[in-house]
Amino acid sequence: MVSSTVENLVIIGSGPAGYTAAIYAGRAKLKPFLFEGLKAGGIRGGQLMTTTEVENFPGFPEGITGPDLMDRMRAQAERWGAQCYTEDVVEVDLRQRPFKIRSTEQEVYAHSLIIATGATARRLGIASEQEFWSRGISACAICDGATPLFKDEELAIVGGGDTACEEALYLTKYGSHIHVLVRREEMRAGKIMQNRVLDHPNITVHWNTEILDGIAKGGKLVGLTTRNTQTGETGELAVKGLFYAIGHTPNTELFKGQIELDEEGYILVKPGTVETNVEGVFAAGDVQDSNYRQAVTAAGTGCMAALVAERWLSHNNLIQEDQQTPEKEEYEYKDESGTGLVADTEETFDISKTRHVGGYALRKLFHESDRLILVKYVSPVCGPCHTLKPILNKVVEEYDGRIHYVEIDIEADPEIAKNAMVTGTPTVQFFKDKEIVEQLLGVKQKSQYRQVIDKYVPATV
Ligand SMILES: Cc1cc2nc3c(=O)[nH]c(=O)nc-3n(C[C@H](O)[C@H](O)[C@H](O)COP(=O)(O)OP(=O)(O)OC[C@H]3O[C@@H](n4cnc5c(N)ncnc54)[C@H](O)[C@@H]3O)c2cc1C
Repeated sequence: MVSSTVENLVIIGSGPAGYTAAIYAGRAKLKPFLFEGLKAGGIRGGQLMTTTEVENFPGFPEGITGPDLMDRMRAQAERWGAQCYTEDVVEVDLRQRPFKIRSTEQEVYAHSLIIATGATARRLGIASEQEFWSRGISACAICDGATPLFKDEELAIVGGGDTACEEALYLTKYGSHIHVLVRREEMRAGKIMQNRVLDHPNITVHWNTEILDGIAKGGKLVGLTTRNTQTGETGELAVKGLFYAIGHTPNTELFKGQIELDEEGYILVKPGTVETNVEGVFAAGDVQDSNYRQAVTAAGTGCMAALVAERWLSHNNLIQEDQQTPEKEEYEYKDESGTGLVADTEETFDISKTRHVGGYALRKLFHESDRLILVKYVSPVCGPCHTLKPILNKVVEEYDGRIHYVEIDIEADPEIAKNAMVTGTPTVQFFKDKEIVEQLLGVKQKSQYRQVIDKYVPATV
């Protein structure tokens, strides 16, 4: 789809930087057009979707979960007129004006651009990574740690920074013992975090240790081969899960050759500003900050970017009146944090309804439904589950009355998740006539869910 209008401002990225820029630009009536991202460079909501408690974002004295904070930022941006699209940008052309921005679904033109694409978790690249990705190896302990695969098992996490420490502590809720593998003989993590890890009875830190590969048995990850970086001595560690926490790479691939980057790939901005070397293009958040990398600094630079974008558009007489946001009146925030699931019971279950929750409903539908059944497995603090929610809700709505849809919280129904061999959240399984017919792991585009459904559900006339 190609838009014939020229947007005032396109924002790429939906972490704290992107949403804050959208809030400010929305309030300035620029009607910002926001590409939130789907898979490239993280997920909608950015890095905080993969964490539990955020204790240092101002305004939340008791703390707030990362996904909840990001849902609130999104709601605030939408309230002020931001147009949010959960799509990846795949190409930009900054050599022409207005700028051209192409996503997986559409092409838009814009007078100004804010790049807030953040940073992505690095992978080790070991040989067995491909085989066990999302089935034993994960880059998000917070998303996948609660799955039955890891319950009461010994687990490993690689990395020596704050993320590795935070995730090691989180994993102690699920694994029987956690091994932290650190390449050097010291950690980069802050002292308080380090001490919490070092003092924990269920965590062992292995210094000077690197991973060579995974060990497989019966199609499952059962251990790791390791090497001591000082002595070269090799060894084995029996673990059923491996989690990566080894840092980030700035998401700037799209802009290479068009915008000035530093040697690590971060966008170069003029000191103390968010201005890039291309007029009308601004950069905010972790994509231009290898130093502070915090939600509040990302939000701060997102605010700066929106303010200077507005000034720049105004100075150049580029603000399009018909692209402006109409006045908003009242607003009420609907808290959709956590899974928010209320399970069906014998009293409340009604097979004529499309949507259901919990193990009781799944068992009943499994035996009695003549429709295609979609089962979505989620866990309470999994960020990608938040991302998937509006995507799948929309699809389910389209097939209302023709499918059955069940949401399973794997913490509330661990036995069901175990029997269904769920290895990570979110997972969507499709059942027809008591058989599993397809499975989609992670967050996919609406079209991919539709494609599967259309194979089993006759089209309406
Ligand atoms: C586990 C963890 C815990 C953390 N805890 C804290 C904490 O407690 N407090 C704190 O202040 N900070 C914390 N941080 C750091 C904080 O999350 C980051 O500093 C912050 O999220 C950076 O925000 P950002 O907006 O720059 O980018 P990100 O959050 O990285 O978001 C980038 C966005 O860009 C999108 N994107 C990328 N490429 C494309 C593309 N091609 N098309 C469309 N969209 C794209 C992604 O989908 C994503 O939405 C934590 C980080 C991690 C990983």
